[in-house]
Amino acid sequence: MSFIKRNILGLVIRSKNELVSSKAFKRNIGLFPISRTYSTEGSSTEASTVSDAETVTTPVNSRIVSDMKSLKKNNLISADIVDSMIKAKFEHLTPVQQKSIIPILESEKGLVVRAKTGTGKTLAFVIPTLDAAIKRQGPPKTTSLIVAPTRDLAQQIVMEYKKVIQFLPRSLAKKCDIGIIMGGNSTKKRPDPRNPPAIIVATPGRLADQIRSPSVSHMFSELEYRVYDEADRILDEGFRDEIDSINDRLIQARRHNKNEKPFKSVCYSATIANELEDFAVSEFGAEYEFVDCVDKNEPEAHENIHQELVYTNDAQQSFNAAASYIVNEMERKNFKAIVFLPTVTGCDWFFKLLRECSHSELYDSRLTKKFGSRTLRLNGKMTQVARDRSVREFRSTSHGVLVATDVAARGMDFSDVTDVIQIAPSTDMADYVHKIGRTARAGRKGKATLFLSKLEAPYSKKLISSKKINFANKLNAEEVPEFSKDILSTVKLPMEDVEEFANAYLSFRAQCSAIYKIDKYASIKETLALYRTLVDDPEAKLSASENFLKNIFQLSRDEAEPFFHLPSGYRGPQRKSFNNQNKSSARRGRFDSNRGGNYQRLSGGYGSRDSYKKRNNDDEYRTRNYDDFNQRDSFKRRSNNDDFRGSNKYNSDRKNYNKGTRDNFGSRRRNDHSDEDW
Ligand SMILES: Nc1ncnc2c1ncn2[C@@H]1O[C@H](COP(=O)(O)OP(=O)(O)OP(=O)(O)O)[C@@H](O)[C@H]1O
Repeated sequence: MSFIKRNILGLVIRSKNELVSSKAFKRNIGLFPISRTYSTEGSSTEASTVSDAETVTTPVNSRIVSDMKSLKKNNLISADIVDSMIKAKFEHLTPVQQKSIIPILESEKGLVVRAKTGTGKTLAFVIPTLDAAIKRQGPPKTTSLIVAPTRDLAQQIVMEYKKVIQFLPRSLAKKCDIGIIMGGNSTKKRPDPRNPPAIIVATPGRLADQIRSPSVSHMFSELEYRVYDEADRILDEGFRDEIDSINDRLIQARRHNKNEKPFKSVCYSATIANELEDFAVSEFGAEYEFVDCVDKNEPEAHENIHQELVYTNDAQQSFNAAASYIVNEMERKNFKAIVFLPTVTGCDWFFKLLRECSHSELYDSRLTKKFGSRTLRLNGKMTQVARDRSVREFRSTSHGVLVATDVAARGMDFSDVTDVIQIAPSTDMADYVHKIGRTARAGRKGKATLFLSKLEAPYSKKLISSKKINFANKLNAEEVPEFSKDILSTVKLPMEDVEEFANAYLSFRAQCSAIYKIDKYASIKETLALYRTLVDDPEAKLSASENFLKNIFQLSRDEAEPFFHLPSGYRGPQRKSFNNQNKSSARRGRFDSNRGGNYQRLSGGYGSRDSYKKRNNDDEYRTRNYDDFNQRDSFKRRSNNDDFRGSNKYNSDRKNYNKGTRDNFGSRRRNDHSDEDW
């Protein structure tokens, strides 16, 4: 990956030695193996401790701390913090904590840290930022700003801080006040600029909004740490404008206070994308440090996850097989699973389907019936209160299913999740790694199952080639009895749920077709077959707006007729023949001249980019929401609601859509994007 090559001036620590054998793991008490090779007292010759000596230009041993107590011994971190960590049962440091805490404390440059999911990246920044809060002299000021992509993750980070703060002496705990800036939070809960909290955890959209106020930006005039958690998500195109405006305000605030000391910037993620590299170079300069806890030859996905791929004949069989699998697994007492679905309405529909299953006479075991009440959902369209309730309940159960959209893909830490189930591709391949990372956390093992229709096979091929994903098993749904219950035909949901889901799913498939070069007509056919089963009508047709048919699928009247109820007077795009491949340049021309129209398309044909952005200002996490491609009215209705705005990942969709569509048209073939982006 170019990222690694371009950072040879920075600190590159590879992880071979950190991946302690299972024998060594057993020797260590506690959740995580402690690397004995790295020691602050050890020799300073790094060659034996680093797998790729060529890339190391900075001695590393002196910058690795072996355990919690040695943090205290060397007076690196306040003894009170270390004692509190131990009382909070964080008795040992995980490898990413061992490797990144000293660089964070000492580095003058920016720092990028990559470590696998569930390996303790949060505490790696909690420790030094708490230390800064405690050591600060003078009137209260915000010393650390943590930015996370979702509200749920922001709240979880606050909880992780509190786990440690609760054991601090009261006088010090007072200095570690934590504020939160995010959508869905009442005004009362916002930090008071007259008495700024030492640490602020924020989501980008709401922070960008609030920091425009001089009183809010003034809180950051003595900032010491700016941390981006899930940095590659935060720095992708979807959040870029917000992040740029936050950066400007932070820098202005410091200047205003004539504060010459720059704040430190730390970026954490389990996956690294090009945007992160560009950002790091532009913000920190070419010599920023890269603490890499993933060997360059190994996949970013955690090795404790047993990954399976299930191929189905079509979308209908994917949903059926997944539901059937879940219903069977419900019999297992400790089964705790997260099921990821594309689109908010998809999440709602599948959630209701599973709940109905547990009431159905087909499944009469006591465990299965009980499971109905433990089937939860999490998506960006729910109210904050409902979201919090789902997170709380899923956290406390040892047996249950959480049906979620991408909003739960990153950072969320639920203990003892045994299974992650994904139906259909993710539009961003890095999300696959994060989603499966909701299991096998903190040294545990877990299983991830991906259900794909054969048509979606290009996605799994990309995962294997670009993300080095290693599926332990590739199964054919038809050959596995566990996947064979015909749930979609048995359990029926109200028409409106099905309609909404089918519309959104169609939009999602359109996007996947563009990104992974999946045949879009076959894709429509699959969606139609699914829809017909759900509504129990072999003649049923899908509904779509003219804009959708014409601009997204580019269907002529004849092509659209078998699948859709056509809008009256629909004539299709103006071209001679859709199938004439030689006309690609003509199509490209039309696409280019029509570029502004993409924004309209993706927002459901509703308004220009600017007005869309304005409406979308409150975004805390624009989860991919394909639900509104062709529903102007419902968009209007829901855009008045904070939670809906908070659920749209509009810019990223736009980017993916544009990239994919350009690719379909044969132009701009991924020149400026590595495979990682796909
Ligand atoms: N030193 C430690 N000792 C014991 N448990 C720890 C330690 N550090 C972290 N943990 C626990 O490990 C779990 C995973 O940590 P965390 O959520 O920080 O992972 P992460 O690397 O940020 O994962 P992701 O990439 O998914 O965001 C949490 O429950 C956390 O409390």
